[in-house]
Amino acid sequence: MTTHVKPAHLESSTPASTEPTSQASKSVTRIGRTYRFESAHHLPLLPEGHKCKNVHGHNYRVEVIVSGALDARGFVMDFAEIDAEILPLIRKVDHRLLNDVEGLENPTAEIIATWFLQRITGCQSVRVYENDDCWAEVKIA
Ligand SMILES: Nc1nc2c(c(=O)[nH]1)N=C([C@H](O)[C@H](O)COP(=O)(O)OP(=O)(O)OP(=O)(O)O)CN2
Repeated sequence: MTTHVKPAHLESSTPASTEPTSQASKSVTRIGRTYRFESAHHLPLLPEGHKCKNVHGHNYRVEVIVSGALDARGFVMDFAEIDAEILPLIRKVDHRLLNDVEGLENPTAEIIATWFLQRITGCQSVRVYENDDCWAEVKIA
């Protein structure tokens, strides 16, 4: 006669719990929103002959992430509140020569991401896409 012995890791005296785990209480909630703008720029610190030293344009995409505890509404932040902070910034850069905007005299994707991060309350990270393939991200350490 064959005796089947359950492997120790499958032995359990209590049924699987459907209660939240303690890991859930340690979790962080992040929300994000994406914005777009179109601008021209040139990168003055690049050497002569580099194509990006010349004025050219990009259809930029900005992804903003905010994190925090949930409030009484179950929100980290209302998406409309994020809009209220970011849309004025988007208006400052949309259809502009970015080099003319204060703080963006050398408007690399990295510096544009930092420019947004420094101006948004509670913002954890910003990712700026120059196109579908190239992006820079800056995060609060
Ligand atoms: N680390 C970074 N590298 C580069 C940046 C930057 O911001 N951070 N920026 C540029 C230029 O803006 C350049 O225009 C980007 O060039 P490219 O990636 O080639 O994008 P294009 O839109 O010009 O794409 P094409 O396929 O060449 O038309 C360079 N490097």
